[in-house]
Amino acid sequence: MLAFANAKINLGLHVTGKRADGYHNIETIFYPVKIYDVVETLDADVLSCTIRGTAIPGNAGDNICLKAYHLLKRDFDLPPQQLCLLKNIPIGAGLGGGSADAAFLIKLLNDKFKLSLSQEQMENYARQLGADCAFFIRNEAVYAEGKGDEFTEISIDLREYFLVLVKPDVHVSTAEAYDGIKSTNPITSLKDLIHLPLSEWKANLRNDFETSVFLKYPEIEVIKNNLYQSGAIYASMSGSGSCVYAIFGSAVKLPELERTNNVFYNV
Ligand SMILES: C[C@](O)(CO)[C@H](O)COP(=O)(O)OP(=O)(O)OC[C@H]1O[C@@H](n2ccc(N)nc2=O)[C@H](O)[C@@H]1O
Ligand SMILES: Nc1ncnc2c1ncn2[C@@H]1O[C@H](COP(=O)(O)OP(=O)(O)OP(=O)(O)O)[C@@H](O)[C@H]1O
Repeated sequence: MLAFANAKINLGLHVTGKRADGYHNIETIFYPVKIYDVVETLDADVLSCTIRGTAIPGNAGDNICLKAYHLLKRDFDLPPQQLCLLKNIPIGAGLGGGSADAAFLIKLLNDKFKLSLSQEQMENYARQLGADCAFFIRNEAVYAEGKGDEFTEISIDLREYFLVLVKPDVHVSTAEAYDGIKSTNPITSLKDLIHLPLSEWKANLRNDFETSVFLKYPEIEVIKNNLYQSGAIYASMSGSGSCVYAIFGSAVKLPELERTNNVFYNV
């Protein structure tokens, strides 16, 4: 059984305070985008995890897919599986790729072994693997608060626009990015700001990670500025970076950005 695990972008991101558990409270809008990893689970004699495609830094035994399998195995009598991952979503990019793999594997195991888990139960498992992970269970645009894993449905549809992702050759660690941040107290909640016309997002939506991440990696800000010069209606870093996305009114080609970055069109 296999699944196509998609990435996400953050439409606005406010870091609103530090929590007693060391995490931060945030508010953001998660929006799914069309760039995919492939996650497969096959019957096997022993548990393993095979990774192809983009190399994942660190130890293969630490892959979040194995963590997701072990989490369910604690509560269910799962037989050994060969977990196969074709990695395509850029890593250290703020696109939630690892979280997506884990969430989609939870959904696959639930279907394959008829575990009868509800969406809420699967979200509760996913929450234990990472703040971004639970979003990918429902995988529809949501307003998120708390650690980024408490959701309110939101109606937002960007399908009439042309979305572009630009991934520079920079890996931003999420933990480091949170370390470098100053919490803010937004006057207006993103829940309201997101309903402004798209033409007003540039002046009103912000990602609180941009200030500190742009200071450390000025090339990311250069990309954002270049996207606006190329006609983007709205452009922003996603999550803790390093990826920058842009929303255009119609199809574009960005050869200058392609020279030094990975550019994904119509995501
Ligand atoms: C930046 C975002 O991508 C925005 O969607 C997410 O908040 C990050 O979520 P994630 O990658 O799933 O994060 P986790 O794997 O849970 O946590 C990695 C590290 O980021 C920090 N972290 C993460 C989420 C959060 N709300 N506050 C935090 O302070 C913590 O130091 C944590 O040890
Ligand atoms: N299946 C996986 N895919 C990607 N990274 C993984 C995976 N399993 C474990 N990791 C570890 O997680 C780290 C970053 O994961 P990921 O790509 O989700 O982060 P990101 O792009 O910063 O996204 P976000 O911070 O929005 O979750 C990697 O450096 C890697 O060591």
